[in-house]
Amino acid sequence: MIELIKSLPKAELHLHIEGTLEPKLMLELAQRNSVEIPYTNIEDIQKAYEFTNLQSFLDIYYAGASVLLKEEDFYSLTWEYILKCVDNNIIHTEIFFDPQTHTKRGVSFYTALTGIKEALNDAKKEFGITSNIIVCFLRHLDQEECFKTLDEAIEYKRDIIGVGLDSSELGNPPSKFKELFNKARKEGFKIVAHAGEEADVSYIQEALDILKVQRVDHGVQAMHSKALMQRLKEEQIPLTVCPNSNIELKVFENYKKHNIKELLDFGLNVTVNSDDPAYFKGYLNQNYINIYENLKLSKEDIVKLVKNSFNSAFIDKALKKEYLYRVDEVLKSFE
Ligand code: HPA
Ligand SMILES: [Zn+2]
Repeated sequence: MIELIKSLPKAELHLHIEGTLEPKLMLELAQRNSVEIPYTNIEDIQKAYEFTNLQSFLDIYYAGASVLLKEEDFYSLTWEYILKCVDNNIIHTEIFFDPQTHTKRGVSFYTALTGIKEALNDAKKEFGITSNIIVCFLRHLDQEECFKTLDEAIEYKRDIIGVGLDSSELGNPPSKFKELFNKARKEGFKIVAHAGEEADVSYIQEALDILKVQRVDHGVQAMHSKALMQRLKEEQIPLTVCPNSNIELKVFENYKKHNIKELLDFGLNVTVNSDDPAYFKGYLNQNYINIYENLKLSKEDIVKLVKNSFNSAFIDKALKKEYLYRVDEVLKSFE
């Protein structure tokens, strides 16, 4: 089964590119760019990756991103992730990036976007990997500030498929960004938002009703409302669940307590993703393997999760069909 998990082509729909910064590249970029970081070696960095909740992770994650200054840094970051995609059989990826993490340090939206985009273009040329870029707003900031970021996203709309909402969830509900997302929708962006990672079901309801999201990022708290579960099932709203992240950030005590199998069995459109794999002990395959080993997932469960990833991607029907065909071909070869 593990061989099958590794061999199946997959789409990844919840991946923060800044969260793929491996300790080795962090040290190299810190040196190259003369940025001071509180670590001198890889072991120091790994020791710092012990989190108690989302905020304890975000503090370290934003500090790590401070080494990214130039276009080529964003290129290196993204290219390293693409090599992981090759390893993990990810043939389509939808990448979040947080412009405000960089613009507040004097690194322009254009610099970050160009480095990421160039690497994604090369990924298509070299490996045939397709991708989309989603700009995320930092929800701990004011809506007013986010409007500036949205205006930049509009300027580079050709390269950006959608907008999302991330960072500190508790105390920053989706309703805080109603007007921002109204404008983004009018501009034709696809809409997603992190909701129900740590915060209660009302955040998921607001994401659906006020921001009008097409996918919910995380969403694992939905299980606390039967009515919401029913709605998510009826409307087949995709949830981009990130098992390793949920364990590392103590959303669930351990893998055996994770609820992804319950969500799946209830009939929700669940997908598996790696969120910030350099910080959460593993890329996409490891997320699948961890839930497979701890939650008694069947082969049918794994296939459903993989097919959901393509069905929930922001790609056209023809490409979806081609990718699902590729999944079936691999399944046949395992019979
Ligand atoms: O899991 C996350 N939640 C919120 N913000 C984030 N930014 C990176 N990862 C996350
Ligand atoms: Zn996330």
